[in-house]
Amino acid sequence: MTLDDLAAVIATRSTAEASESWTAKLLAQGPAKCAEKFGEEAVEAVIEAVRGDKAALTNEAADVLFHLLVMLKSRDVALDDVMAELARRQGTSGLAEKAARKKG
Ligand SMILES: N=c1c2ncn([C@@H]3O[C@H](COP(=O)(O)OP(=O)(O)OP(=O)(O)O)[C@@H](O)[C@H]3O)c2ncn1[C@@H]1O[C@H](COP(=O)(O)O)[C@@H](O)[C@H]1O
Repeated sequence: MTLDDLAAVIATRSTAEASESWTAKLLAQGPAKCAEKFGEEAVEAVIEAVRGDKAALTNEAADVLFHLLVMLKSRDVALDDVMAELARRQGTSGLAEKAARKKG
């Protein structure tokens, strides 16, 4: 399963009945609800990262990635565009980028 596969599943499920699909139910509640859910899952992942429970963190990280993609879908942001932004950054050290931002 790749993120592209998951984004495709989310796109397909977005038009399902809300009573039959978590994806559709969440999207029907709007971008703010999708963002709230993503935030909750992110916090759960943070907690497991701090605790150091690898299995629990793996589980929560899966929730984070799924809910990130649902949140992007709720605002019609394509995963391809996010990946293109990451590609644009490739080869530039995060530290060098941060230093350049602070100068400007
Ligand atoms: N990957 C996921 C996925 N990850 C998490 N979730 C759901 O996200 C919800 C999280 O909600 P909650 O935080 O309330 O659940 P919870 O964390 O168990 O609850 P608490 O203990 O925190 O209260 C649960 O209902 C999970 O089932 C997901 N729902 C769907 N998918 C994918 O999307 C596909 C389509 O699913 P539907 O849209 O439901 O058909 C599935 O086949 C999967 O591939």
